[in-house]
Amino acid sequence: MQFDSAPKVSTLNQPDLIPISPTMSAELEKTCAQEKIHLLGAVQGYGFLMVVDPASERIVQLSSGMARHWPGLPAASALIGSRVSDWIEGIDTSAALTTDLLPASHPVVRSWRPRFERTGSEPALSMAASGECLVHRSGAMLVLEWLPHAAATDEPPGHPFPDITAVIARLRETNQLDSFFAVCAEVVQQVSGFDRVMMYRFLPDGSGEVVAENTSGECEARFMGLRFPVTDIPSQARALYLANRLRVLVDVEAVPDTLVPALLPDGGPLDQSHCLLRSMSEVHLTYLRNMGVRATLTLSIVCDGKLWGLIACHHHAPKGLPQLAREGLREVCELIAEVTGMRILALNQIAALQHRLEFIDVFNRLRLALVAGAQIATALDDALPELLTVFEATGFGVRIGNVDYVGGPDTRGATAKTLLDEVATRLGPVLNMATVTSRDDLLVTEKQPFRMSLDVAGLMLAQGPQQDAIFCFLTRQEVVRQVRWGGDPNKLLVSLPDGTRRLEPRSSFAEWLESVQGQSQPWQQADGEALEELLHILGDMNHRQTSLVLQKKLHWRAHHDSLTGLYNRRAMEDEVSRRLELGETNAVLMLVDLDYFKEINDTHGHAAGDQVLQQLSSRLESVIREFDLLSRLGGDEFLLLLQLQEPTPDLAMFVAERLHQAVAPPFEVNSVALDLRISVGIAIPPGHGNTMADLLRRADLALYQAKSLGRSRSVVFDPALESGQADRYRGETDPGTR
Ligand SMILES: Nc1nc2c(ncn2[C@@H]2O[C@H](COP(=O)(O)OP(=O)(O)OP(=O)(O)O)[C@@H](O)[C@H]2O)c(=O)[nH]1
Repeated sequence: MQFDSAPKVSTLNQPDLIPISPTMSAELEKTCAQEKIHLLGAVQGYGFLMVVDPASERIVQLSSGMARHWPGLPAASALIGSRVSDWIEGIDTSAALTTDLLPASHPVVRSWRPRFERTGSEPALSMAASGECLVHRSGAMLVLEWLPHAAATDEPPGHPFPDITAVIARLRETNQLDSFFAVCAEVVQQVSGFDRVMMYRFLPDGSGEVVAENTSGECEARFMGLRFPVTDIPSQARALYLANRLRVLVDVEAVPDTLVPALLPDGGPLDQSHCLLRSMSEVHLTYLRNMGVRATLTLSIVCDGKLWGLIACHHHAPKGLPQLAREGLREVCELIAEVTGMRILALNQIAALQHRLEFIDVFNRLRLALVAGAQIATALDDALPELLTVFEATGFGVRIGNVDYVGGPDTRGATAKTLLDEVATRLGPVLNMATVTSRDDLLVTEKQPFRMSLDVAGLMLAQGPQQDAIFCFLTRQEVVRQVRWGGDPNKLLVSLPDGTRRLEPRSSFAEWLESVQGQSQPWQQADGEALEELLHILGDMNHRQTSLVLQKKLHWRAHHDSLTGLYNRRAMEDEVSRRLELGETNAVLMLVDLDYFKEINDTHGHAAGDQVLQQLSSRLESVIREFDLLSRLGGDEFLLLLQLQEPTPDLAMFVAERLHQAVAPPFEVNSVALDLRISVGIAIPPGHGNTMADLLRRADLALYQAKSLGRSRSVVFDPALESGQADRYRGETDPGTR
């Protein structure tokens, strides 16, 4: 196939190449990224374009090569300002130029064609006679582009239209990302007929990696697995690729046409983001030339609204979209890119889900252990191997409440406190939400980042929200990697004839090995989310465990006497009442009181008195059995509930005697031997009462009787005691007379 009129071929000066320093490079690359590639005003000459102001219906701009396609056309100045319908057929209906009907995102096909009769030219000889007119909106303007059906291509006409169902079926047939990429490249190569088709994925740092390559004929695959630096596709190009998902460069060597006049009536340049005829920047053309490429077709792969990568098709000879346009293949290519994007998203989600399930599994086991009451440090020790595996980490640590825990090979050689104090210096400001930060280049940026292992190159840190001083971290060791670049990515500076300098794309794309040191495997977003979740689990469990301990403490305090650790009055009353209500009356209640205890206090001091009470409680405890109850009601008064099969007074007295015997040996307090005795009042249910209150009152009367009879004895309640003597007892003011 030939152009209607042969385009000019550019000649490249042999510039002086000067190696540049990294700082210079960064500066120039920034400049490069600022080049407004959608405003260059350059149009690929295999077609032509016309810009129309829909308000006035007048032509405001043309591509300079229009006359090549439309013989006999007067000078551009003759057309500028004239009505578009005077020159273009099919556009004379009033609705034709309504911009609202056009999508802003891509061009649509119209059947508009030049009025050849106006110039007397021969339509049959012109590509425009049978070309396709594509229309889109650019700001307030309409852009009309005419693309030839067959141009600048070495392929025979009638490229077979692919069976789209079969194409989609092939894309569906694999569930592994790598093999899916291979199928994509193969399918697009067959559909497009380009020599070489590459799937190119953007990495987080903006560089790209060829993840699949498919070639035809003698063309040899040579880019698979190679990396391309971020500057090969600068940020503004990536933004454009996201907006316009299909680009075609028919011939790298064709000198582009310009726009006439250069600017629109409002003084601004034409935004060519969606122009199919948009030509590329000179730097990009040189890049392609250096790669040995003559024509390109590039499709954007968008996942989740973000530019994931590209399908880049290269051809050794001029090759264009027009053929594709006529056959509907343009839509097919776009559809493939769309399906590819969705499939990658789905496969990524499946992979992420599988990884997530691994995290959930490990976390659940940890949570179960903690819920079952394991200490945080113990549970973490058990879970550590699994945690390190699932996070692909070599060190882990957490500070939570008063727990400091570290584990894993990286943390050997320093105490948990030292390491956590060190990590804590890297905590960020306290926010309302948990935050996660990560680094994978510590050995590049810091000489010796940690006192832990010297190989630690990666750190991920999750810290709790608000004032909770809790955080946890993961570490990864350095992994020295070989990166295979497609050519030396260090750019060269070119001195231009006008004295300015610019970055010159590299001339060789042969594999160039770089050894990357001082870095760990990069952290993924999923790692951060999981670490945050782990911190939350540990924080939550720690909170629960501490409040459980506190609760238990409070409960114990409410039911026990703090001096002796025995049940207190309230707990004893509740328990005795409960047992009586259950009908458990095979028991006796004994009220025990030390004789002349006041003297001990007075003579030896209150602290000594306390020790006596503690020793007494132990001695009483030694007599009772496990199902009996012992409590301290207060002062030197103890209450016992003893379970007896047949609670007769004799049996009760027999048991009480054992209490006396237990108290008989001297008490030793501060190396002083003290002889002490007790008095015991006994009440036996149900005869002496069915309630705690009745029984206690009657045991109290019996105790009073024991005291009255000279102390150091036991008395079982007798109804005769209940006749005003109780009142006398209550009225006593001198305890010594009890
Ligand atoms: N060390 C100590 N003394 C206490 C405590 N609670 C009460 N007391 C004292 O225990 C003594 C109890 O005395 P009483 O039982 O009334 O009289 P007593 O001297 O034992 O005389 P009798 O019981 O009639 O033999 C009082 O002096 C109280 O101040 C305590 O927790 N520790």
